[in-house]
Amino acid sequence: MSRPSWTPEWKALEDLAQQQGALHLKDLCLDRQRFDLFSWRSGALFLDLSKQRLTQETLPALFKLARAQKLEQAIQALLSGAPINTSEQRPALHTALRLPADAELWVEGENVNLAIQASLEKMAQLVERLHQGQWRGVTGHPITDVVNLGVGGSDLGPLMVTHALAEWRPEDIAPLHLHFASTMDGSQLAERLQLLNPETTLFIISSKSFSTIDTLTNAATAKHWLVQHLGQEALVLKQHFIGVSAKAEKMSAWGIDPQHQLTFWDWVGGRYSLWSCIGLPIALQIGMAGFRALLAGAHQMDQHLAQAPLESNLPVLLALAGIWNINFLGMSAQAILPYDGRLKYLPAYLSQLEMESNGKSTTQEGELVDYATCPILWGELGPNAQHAFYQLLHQGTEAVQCDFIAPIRRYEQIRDPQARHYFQGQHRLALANCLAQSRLLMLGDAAVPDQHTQRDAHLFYRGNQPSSTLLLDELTPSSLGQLLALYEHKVFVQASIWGINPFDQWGVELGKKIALSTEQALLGQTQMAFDPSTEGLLALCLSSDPLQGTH
Ligand SMILES: O=P(O)(O)OC[C@H]1O[C@H](O)[C@H](O)[C@@H](O)[C@@H]1O
Repeated sequence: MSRPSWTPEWKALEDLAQQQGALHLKDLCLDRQRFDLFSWRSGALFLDLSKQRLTQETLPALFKLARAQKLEQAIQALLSGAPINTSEQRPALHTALRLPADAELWVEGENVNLAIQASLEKMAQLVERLHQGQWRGVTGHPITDVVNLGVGGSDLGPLMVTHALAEWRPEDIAPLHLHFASTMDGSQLAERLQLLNPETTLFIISSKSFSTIDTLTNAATAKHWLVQHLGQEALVLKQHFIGVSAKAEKMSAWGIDPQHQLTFWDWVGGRYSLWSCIGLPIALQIGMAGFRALLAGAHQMDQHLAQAPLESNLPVLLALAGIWNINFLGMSAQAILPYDGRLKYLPAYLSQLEMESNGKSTTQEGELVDYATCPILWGELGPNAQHAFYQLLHQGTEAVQCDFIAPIRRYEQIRDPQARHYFQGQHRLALANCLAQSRLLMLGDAAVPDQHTQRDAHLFYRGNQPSSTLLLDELTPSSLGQLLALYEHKVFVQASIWGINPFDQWGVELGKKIALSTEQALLGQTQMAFDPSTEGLLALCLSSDPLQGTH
């Protein structure tokens, strides 16, 4: 495939950007048709791109680029299980994880859905035992607390969804509290262990590779804590650990009972794995029925991706708006701004999904790109960010594209009418702020005509910051599944247009290797020469290391 930047379609978009670059959003939105022209619905999601700097010429030109880059064929290859992760010679089959139970997907002579459904079944059995209070620790007490030890994709997805859907916890299950510890320095684990009772605590060691040092170090500390309090190492291993990984032999070598191992496959990328048994904490939080509803929501979006024409295909539209901003309007930053506290961890999750997938600078053919790829993506709950970094969005020097995300309806399940009244009032306030902020970013101080009487420069809001608004009818397992699959596919569409592989992450590997030799130096076990900066810092750490000499 030719580089996108060498195609006539790219050149046409550059010309368009030259002609339209000076257009301000406040002028574009004089067109009363704009909202109808630039908004679409799929299932429970409503996407509004009318605050993007798009015109009726821009979108068709972007669709031409997408077709020139063979986007429709790429989507087909993704969904059919073709080996599109070329640097690791395998498919990226996260979409298979959410197929209906009776669907078939044949990859290399095997219906992969059989193994997927069997894995879900084993997961359901473990969930059932814990929900019924039948899983007991070595002293015979039922498990009440489950700690997920994992990092990256083995932490961020389950953490985010578990938090987002906490209200969907079934009422008729034994009390079960979920906790997450990821950081290698042990700070989260240390804080948790102080509050937990070893007799009633179970750990999930969640690691696709089962070789990630962060997770294995936390697991070793957790095992030591349990054995110190409970003795009986063999029983502790059996009764207090579940392993979730693509490497069964490594789980067995660590000591996890095969009955308590959940396995998945190399063709599930870490950051795409919450749909697999890596999602065990989610199923523990919302039950298997809730977990299956999440999968079904994602599948609905997969079908939309496969079937909707590019012109009304939500992931494609979201991706193309981003391509326009990044490659033709020169924006290199993107903010994720949910207006719902339940989506607190969504920005961190999307940071991994987008930046680890598309933070690449070589094409699938091994050539250096001569165009920008993934922007720097960060975010925070919108209402809190208004009191923190929105100043830069409004009056800083950076052009930033923003995604505003909110449910339309909330708190309907609160039975007490007075409490419902207060909470729904709070949600209304959040929605009002969401709509007001995107409007102000679009229009600048033209949003408030009186402001024009103020001529002081420091009061000037330039506006023209583009944003997408994503409204969910309400936040449910199904709508969250749709939202997350939307972003997964947006990332895939952008990667397809840029000609890069979104499913590997070689840039992370060297950092892991180099950390090992640095740790050897901190242990005083290497004569290896470092650069002067690192040597200076190592010497400082070594001179005050309380563990020195005890290793
Ligand atoms: O699940 P694991 O094998 O432990 O991997 C955990 C994480 O670490 C790696 O370094 C990758 O960058 C992530 O994509 C991955 O999700």
